[in-house]
Parts: sequence; structure tokens; C-alpha cells
Amino acid sequence: MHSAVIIAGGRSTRFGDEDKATAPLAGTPMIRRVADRLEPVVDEVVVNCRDDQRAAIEDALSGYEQPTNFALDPETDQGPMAGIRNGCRAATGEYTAVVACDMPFVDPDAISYLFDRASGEIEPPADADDEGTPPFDGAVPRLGDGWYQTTQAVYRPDAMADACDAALERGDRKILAPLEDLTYAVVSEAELEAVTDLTTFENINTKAEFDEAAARLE
Ligand SMILES: Nc1nc2c(ncn2[C@@H]2O[C@H](COP(=O)(O)OP(=O)(O)OP(=O)(O)O)[C@@H](O)[C@H]2O)c(=O)[nH]1
Repeated sequence: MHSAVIIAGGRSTRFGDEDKATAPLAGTPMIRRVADRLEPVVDEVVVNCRDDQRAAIEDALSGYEQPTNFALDPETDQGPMAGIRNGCRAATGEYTAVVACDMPFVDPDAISYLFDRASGEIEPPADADDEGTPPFDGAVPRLGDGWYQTTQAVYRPDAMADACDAALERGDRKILAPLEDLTYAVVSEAELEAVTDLTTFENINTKAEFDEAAARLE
């Protein structure tokens, strides 16, 4: 069984006064779009956010079919990696997808591929740059520019939560820090391009990006 952790505990400062997680993108809250896209490939959803966001997010997800749990930040504003840790602690799947709430175009085929690369069900390509051998603790996309997409990736929830704890204990809040303690498939852009296109990684930070995305959907 697979889980999804949607991280939503940020302050959306570039977006403006509104919480981008629940901002309606062409009529549908962004977090609902993320949950709906993940629905075909996971068995449960964990939402990581602050307590003060919960009611609005519950409203955005009303009627959602999967079991949905909230992993509230006991301490807020500790950064996305702490949010991932809190969400992973609550996830019960063998693997969990971690996806940011501001990626409304996340492609279930991309997530499914990452699950299969992590478990080893899909063989690594001959030129794979993986850290370790399958089955891995995770599968992390690495785009052409070398950027690791840690907020649209797959992890073993316990291993990832432990690795986040270890990084936070050594005072390292960087989003890449937990990878030091994990084995993971490094999934290249070329690999992903066979199953999806890069809009899966599009993330919305500003109102201008939001309006541009809405215009494409309408
Ligand atoms: N739990 C938790 N999640 C966070 C935190 N900071 C960011 N996130 C989440 O991490 C993801 C990526 O972060 P950003 O795109 O920078 O979002 P943000 O921090 O809300 O936005 P800005 O304030 O504009 O940087 C989003 O899904 C956020 O909700 C945090 O301190 N705690």
C-alpha cells in the first residue's frame, strides 16, 4: 500500500495574504487538485499543515474518497523538511509520495513510476546515477539542471522521518539534508520524459503564476 503526504504548512509569503493551499485555481482549491491527481495511485492521504489551516483544508477536501489524516506541525515554521518529517511519521504505506500543495499538475503516472523505481519493480536504466541498489529508501527526480525535486518524490516514510530527525538534530534544515542517510533512486529527466512531461513539477509561488495557470485551465 502507498501513501501520499501533501505538505502545506508554509506561509505563502510570495503569494500574498491568501493561503495558496486553499486558493481556488480555476475554481478548485490547489490542495484539492493535488489530492485528486494522487488519488489513482495511493491508498491514503496525509496532509501536513498548521492547526490554523486545518478547517479550510478540510473544507477544500470535503467528499474526497481516500482516507485522509492530518499531521499538524507541533512547532510551526520549521521549514518544509520538518513538514515532510511530520507527514511521514503519520503515513502508514510501505512508500509514500511527498508532494507540495502548490503542485496542482502533479502527474499520477510520474508518482507511480517513482514508486516502482523505489521498490525496484522497474529496473534502473543502465546509466542510472542511483545512490545504492534496489529496493531503495526512496526515489527522487533530478532534473536537467541538477535540481533534486525532493517535494515531488517517494520515500519509505519511517526511513525518511528518521533521516529528517537526524538532519534537524544536527541543525541542518536544508531540504536535501535527509538524503545523506538514505539509499535512493535518482530518476533523471530523460527517464521521466518517457512517462510524463515536466509540468508535473510546476509549482505556484506567486499570484501571477497562479493567474497564468488558471488561464490555461479555463
Ligand atoms: N510544514 C511546513 N511546510 C512548509 C513550511 N515552509 C514551506 N512549507 C511547504 O513546503 C512547500 C514548498 O514551500 P514554498 O513553495 O516555499 O511555500 P511557502 O513557504 O508557503 O511559500 P513562500 O512563503 O512564498 O516561500 C509548500 O508546500 C509549503 O506549504 C514550514 O515551515 N512547515
